[in-house]
Amino acid sequence: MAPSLHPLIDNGLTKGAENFPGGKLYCHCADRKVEVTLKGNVLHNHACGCSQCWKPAGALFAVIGVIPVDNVSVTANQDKLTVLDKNATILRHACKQCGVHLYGRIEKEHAFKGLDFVHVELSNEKGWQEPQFAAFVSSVIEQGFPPDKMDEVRSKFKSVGLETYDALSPPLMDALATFTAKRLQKL
Ligand SMILES: N[C@@H](CCC(=O)N[C@@H](CSCO)C(=O)NCC(=O)O)C(=O)O
Ligand SMILES: [Zn+2]
Ligand SMILES: [Zn+2]
Repeated sequence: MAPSLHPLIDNGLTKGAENFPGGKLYCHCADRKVEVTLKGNVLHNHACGCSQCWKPAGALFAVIGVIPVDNVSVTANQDKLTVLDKNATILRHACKQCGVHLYGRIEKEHAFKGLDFVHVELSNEKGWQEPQFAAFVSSVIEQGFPPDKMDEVRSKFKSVGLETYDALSPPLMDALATFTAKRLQKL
């Protein structure tokens, strides 16, 4: 049986809604849930196989999108949040009790500074942008996934219409490279 990639992907994608107003994300605690309110939809939503993004139990991939920081606010139980790795590029603010990542923020100079990384599956609302591609696919091997089963993983993504990459998508890689070129004054 093919491994579960992610609940939002395994049975095919559900297309997002036009002019979606946003909604609330909740951690997995039974009580005193951390609540984050998002204004509007996410962009560049994607499956991510990297070792740092939060994945639901049993899933091989995370699903993570970006949203302008000004559209993100913690609206309940902020005291339960902690930054997991203060040295990471993306500072992942996670619930100390259940471990769910509520938002990831970039504070250093970076092409994606100003965008927060969020997991829309933490919301009860329907209409979030569906995943657009799969990123860091080969990274699941670093976490112990058998390399000889990677064809199955990539075929499964293709079967739901998602392109697979071993870094980010071409537009996002171009944005990172443009940022570097500007820093080096080559552009
Ligand atoms: N093989 C590594 C790759 C990690 C990686 O570069 N992850 C990306 C994508 S995270 C969401 O798209 C990244 O930008 N990481 C910076 C950070 O996480 O702070 C691995 O698996 O760890
Ligand atoms: Zn929690
Ligand atoms: Zn990731």
